[in-house]
Formats: sequence, C-alpha cells, structure tokens
Amino acid sequence: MSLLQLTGVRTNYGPIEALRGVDVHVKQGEIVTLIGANGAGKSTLLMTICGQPKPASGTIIFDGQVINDLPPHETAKLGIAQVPEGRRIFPRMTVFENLQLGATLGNPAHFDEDAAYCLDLFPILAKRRDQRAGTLSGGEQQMLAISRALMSRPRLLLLDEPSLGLAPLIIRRIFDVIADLNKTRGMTILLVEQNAYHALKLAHRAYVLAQGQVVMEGAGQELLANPEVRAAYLEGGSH
Ligand SMILES: Nc1ncnc2c1ncn2[C@@H]1O[C@H](COP(=O)(O)OP(=O)(O)OP(=O)(O)O)[C@@H](O)[C@H]1O
Repeated sequence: MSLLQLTGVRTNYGPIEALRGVDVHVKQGEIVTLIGANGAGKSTLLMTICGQPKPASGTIIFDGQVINDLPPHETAKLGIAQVPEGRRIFPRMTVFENLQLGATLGNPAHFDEDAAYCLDLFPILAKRRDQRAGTLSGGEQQMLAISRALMSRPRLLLLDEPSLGLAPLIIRRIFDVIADLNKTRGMTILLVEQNAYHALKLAHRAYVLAQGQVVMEGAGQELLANPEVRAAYLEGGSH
C-alpha cells in the first residue's frame, strides 16, 4: 500500500487550473521525483499535499487517511514535513534556534539525538550553530531548512527545488544527503526538481508534470534514458 496516494487531484487559484486531475503515489521507503517546466504545477502539488491550497476535487490519502481538508499544521502533525522553495528559515534566529523550532512537533526526548544527527550530517551547521540563520550562505540555509524539517522525524519529506541557485559542489552534497537519508533512515521522499539529471538519477520512480497533468511516469533510470525527457529536460542542462 502507498504511504501517499493522490487520485484525480485538481487545484485552482481562482480561474487558473494549476493541477488538472493528478494521480501520483509514493510508497513507504521510496524517493519519488517530480520534474517539469516552470509553471507545470510541481510546487502546487507539494503545497496541496500539505493542506494549503486545498484541492478543488480528487482525493489525497496519507497512511490510509483522507487528508484533503486538513490544514498545514494538521498534516505536519501526521508526519508530513515540507522544505519549501526559497527555504523560509527564520533569519533572525540562530541555527540552533531554527532546529529547536523544527522540533516543536517532535518528541522532546529525541531532541539532543536529532540535533546531533543534523549537525553531523552538515558539519558546517555545527560551526555556525550560534550564528543568525540570515547570515548563512544559500547552501547553508538549504542545509538548515532540510535539518529543521528532519527535527520532527517526518514520515514523508517533501523537498521543493533543494538545488535552486546553489553551486555544483553544494548541489552534490545536498543530493548525497537525500540519498543517504533514504538508504540509512528509510526516509520516504517526494522531491521536486528542475535539476532533472540529479533528481532522476536518485529517484526510484519519477513523474513528469506538464500544465497540471502527469504526462509520463516510470523508474528514475528509465526516464533518464527516455529521448523525450532528455530533449525536454536534460539536453543543454547543467549537470
Ligand atoms: N499563488 C498563486 N496564485 C495564482 N496563480 C498561481 C499561484 N501559485 C502558482 N500559480 C500558478 O499555478 C501554476 C502552477 O504553478 P507552480 O508554482 O505550482 O508550478 P511549478 O511547476 O512549481 O513552477 P516553478 O518551477 O516555476 O516553481 C502556474 O500557472 C502559476 O502561475
């Protein structure tokens, strides 16, 4: 059974139909990637799962429960954590305070262990522990955003364009960590990426979204080798 199952999901912004009947599922322990051009609806899909905006129709089931009508704080309580595009860390708070905030939904008994885990995962954050988050580089902020999400021990991690605007070396580190979280912690991950090469390489399965609809799906490696995918999303890209 899938941990997450979207069936016929439609999401509108007023007259704009951002999702037009999307079927996507994610099984426990999988990395699933969504790729697609700007405006295809990828971010809307992640946000709809979290509860804002709400789907106009269709069904979203998480661990056997229909979550269509749940607001973001309720989906977060169920174990869905999102690292949004643009990171949205708290710039005036320190690195450590950001981690503390991320842990508010978690079990306080796990705090020390989880903070140590994150600071070990990204040693640069340990160095910057008492520094205001707004003074970090883009890559460090992304590492903090991922760490903050991990502090609640999510059952499903949603990552929206984690490589956006980062240098190639940092991108590699971020993708290594995503792979490692999945391998060593069994973390289930739904990843939205413009960087299709890295994202498809990493994914067990992937979907291509265009104009609010799934137009292709398959194993990550299969889509990576697909001539249409290569022409549309890979050739000329930086990887
Ligand atoms: N808050 C909003 N209000 C109105 N329209 C929106 C809003 N957010 C997104 N849209 C529109 O919904 C459609 C899907 O946008 P979305 O951001 O989900 O796409 P995306 O695939 O994530 O693109 P990008 O890679 O540029 O973030 C686009 O037509 C976009 O202009």
